[in-house]
Amino acid sequence: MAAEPSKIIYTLTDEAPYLATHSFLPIVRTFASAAGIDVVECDISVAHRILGEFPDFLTEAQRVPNTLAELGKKTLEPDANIIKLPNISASQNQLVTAIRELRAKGFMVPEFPDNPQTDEEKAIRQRYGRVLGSAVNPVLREGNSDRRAPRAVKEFARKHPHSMGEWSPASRTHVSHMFHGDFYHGEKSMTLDKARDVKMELVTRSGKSIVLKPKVHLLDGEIIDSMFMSKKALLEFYEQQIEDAHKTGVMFSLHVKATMMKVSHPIVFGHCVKIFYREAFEKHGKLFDELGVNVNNGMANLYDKIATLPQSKQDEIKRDLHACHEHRPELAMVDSARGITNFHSPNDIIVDASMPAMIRQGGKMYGADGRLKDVKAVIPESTFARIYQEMINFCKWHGNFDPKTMGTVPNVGLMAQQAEEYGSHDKTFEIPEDGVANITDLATGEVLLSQTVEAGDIWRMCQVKDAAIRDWVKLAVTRARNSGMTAIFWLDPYRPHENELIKKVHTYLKDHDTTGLDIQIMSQVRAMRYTLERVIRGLDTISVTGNILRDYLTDLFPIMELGTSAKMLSIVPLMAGGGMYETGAGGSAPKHVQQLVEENHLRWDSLGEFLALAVSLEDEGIKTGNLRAKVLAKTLDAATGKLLDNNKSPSPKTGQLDNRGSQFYLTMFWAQALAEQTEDAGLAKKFAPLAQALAAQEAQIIAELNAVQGQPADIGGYYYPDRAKVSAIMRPSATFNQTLASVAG
Ligand SMILES: NC(=O)C1=CN([C@@H]2O[C@H](COP(=O)(O)OP(=O)(O)OC[C@H]3O[C@@H](n4cnc5c(N)ncnc54)[C@H](OP(=O)(O)O)[C@@H]3O)[C@@H](O)[C@H]2O)C=CC1
Ligand SMILES: O=C(O)CCC(=O)C(=O)O
Ligand SMILES: [Mg+2]
Repeated sequence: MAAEPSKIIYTLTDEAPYLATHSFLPIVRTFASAAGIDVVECDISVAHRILGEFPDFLTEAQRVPNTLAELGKKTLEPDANIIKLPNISASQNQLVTAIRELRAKGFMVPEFPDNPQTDEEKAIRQRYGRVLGSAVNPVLREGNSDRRAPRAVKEFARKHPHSMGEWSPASRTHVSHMFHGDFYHGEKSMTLDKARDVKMELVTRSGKSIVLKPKVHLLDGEIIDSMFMSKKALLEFYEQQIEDAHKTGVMFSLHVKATMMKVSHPIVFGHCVKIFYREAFEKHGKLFDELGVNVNNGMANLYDKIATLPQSKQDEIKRDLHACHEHRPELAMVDSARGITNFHSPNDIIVDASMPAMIRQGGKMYGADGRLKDVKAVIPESTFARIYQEMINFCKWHGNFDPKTMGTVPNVGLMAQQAEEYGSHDKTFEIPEDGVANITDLATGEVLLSQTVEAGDIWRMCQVKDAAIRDWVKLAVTRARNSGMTAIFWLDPYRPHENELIKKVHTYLKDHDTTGLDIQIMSQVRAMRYTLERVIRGLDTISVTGNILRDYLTDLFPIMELGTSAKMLSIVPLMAGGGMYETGAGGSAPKHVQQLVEENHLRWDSLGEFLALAVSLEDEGIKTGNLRAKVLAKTLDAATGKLLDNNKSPSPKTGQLDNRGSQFYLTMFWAQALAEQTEDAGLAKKFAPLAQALAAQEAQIIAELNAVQGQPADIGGYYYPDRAKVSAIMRPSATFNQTLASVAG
């Protein structure tokens, strides 16, 4: 019998995972209720967050609570058990489109003020800032990150290897990054000797003080950094790289993380676009300013803004833009069929996913003619770009990785409490005037860190809390112990921030029994090389990294090993004692929605959800003594293993098994595993009829699920789809629905 009533919070997010949830939640509830577990929805989609931010613009009936803030509070409670699906970190373009959709549906939230002038517009802009970019994950990630490929998933990839593009030693593909003037080269860092309140202040050349951030509260033992990217150096760098690519005839691509680094990277992106189209911007700059064109949001913004001009003017601008291509290199495309380039919108080229996809394809990206070509991958910040070059060097020499034999690289990532760069948005500024940028103690006036900066430079302060570091070291030791794997801390002693971290790692490792463990510290490039030497020999190595490399490596290695990061187990042991279970390490796969809408086929793989749910149930069982939850967890794992063994994952091709069919098989295998287990006779009895019925109806259900494919599907919106329509689309088999419902009673 279920011991206590328990609750699992299941997030509703965006795009493909949102769609998949409509079919999966009824299944989850059917099983969880047998263990007395309530599965509670929590909507944190972009649309819902916009509505939650602007109750004052909505009618009483339209208002929704600020669910993200509530969920954030929940992560600080020891009984939190949250299943977190990937959500859109909206670029400005996406946010504006979502607002348009909501307004068209009668939710009169304010228009996005592009260029706020009045106090009212500035206040609205600031409120929208809370929805923009990576606004969910930093709020919920109150713990460090444990991401790994479960054994069954790794075994499956070994047995059924995904395709890998060929690497040639003659490949011209390479990474270009800055060698001076970027965040890496001017970084300063310190560990706080006591708790302090500080301000971020620019003292201009003329002696004027501009307070950019009036107060940041810092804790004792916290590490803070001050770093800046020089605009001059960045522009020179772009000019050289564009010229180099043109001269040497290699395709040009830019990779940033403008969604997560939502203040700095749109600026870094925009400068590249302006340099690339320099002559057109020189000629039409004044007009662009008048129109409010802001290519920090990509060329999509420019095309949107000029659409209001007379046709002849639009044609002239387009001609001038095209003329630039004559002396510029070919641009990598994100969608060559639709003519969408790398510069279209910064959310199309999110570095953690875009670089591995390129490396997996033998170091190639698509050109305008739809053909795969070698590429210059421009990643301005050198801090982490170098790891990709190291992997590229390795592939050129050793050839592509072999998923059949390669070792695995799980990650333990320092992520808690908005650690490092990913928590720096509210402390990142585009410098208005030349001067000195200081982090100053408010009580004593002592300048803790100081940088000489120029107008246009991007200056930021990063923080990482001592308790988060301590917890991260503990997690690393635990994972090394439980897995028996070598663990490498990827820390660069030449980088001031990481030098401070290294000291703490040495200190906190002493808190643990590390006898018999192989734990080492290496700079990133060496760590990459060392790990890859092991990978090709089939050896496994845990990467223990800061927040950015956590993000990069948990797409990079899974995409090589498994073909996708969607199949990762992604656990966030919350520091307050609860658990958050992320589903896979990838995003919300916008291309998948496009295919569903055009052809009613959803190729999204819910394996990440299956894996997360199993650990969530297990955790519930352990923490509350709910034995049935444990049985559900064990049988779900068995069902997931069987799903892989029987090759019942979704196919990318319309007409074949898709997400819905894969979820059907999971349900059948789970019910069968429950019927067969002997630990809990009540559960076996309850699920035996479901197991039998689904097996008997298999052919009919699959036929019903496949019959709908091939035609367009109307889900009634993109950011705010119609839930009834989505449910109908995602649950098209009446037979399956009825049989499932028969157990619920
Ligand atoms: N945890 C989070 O909340 C995260 C959110 N994001 C957000 O997700 C959005 C998209 O990001 P993007 O960089 O395009 O990366 P994605 O990981 O969403 O997509 C890249 C590709 O990975 C494959 N993929 C990802 N998940 C699955 C899955 N479950 N099943 C099958 N294939 C999958 C798809 O390849 P194919 O099309 O070839 O099948 C997809 O096109 C952005 O808005 C981003 O901000 C990104 C990362 C994490
Ligand atoms: O929050 C985001 O924008 C992306 C998160 C992400 O890519 C990750 O955690 O792997
Ligand atoms: Mg990522």
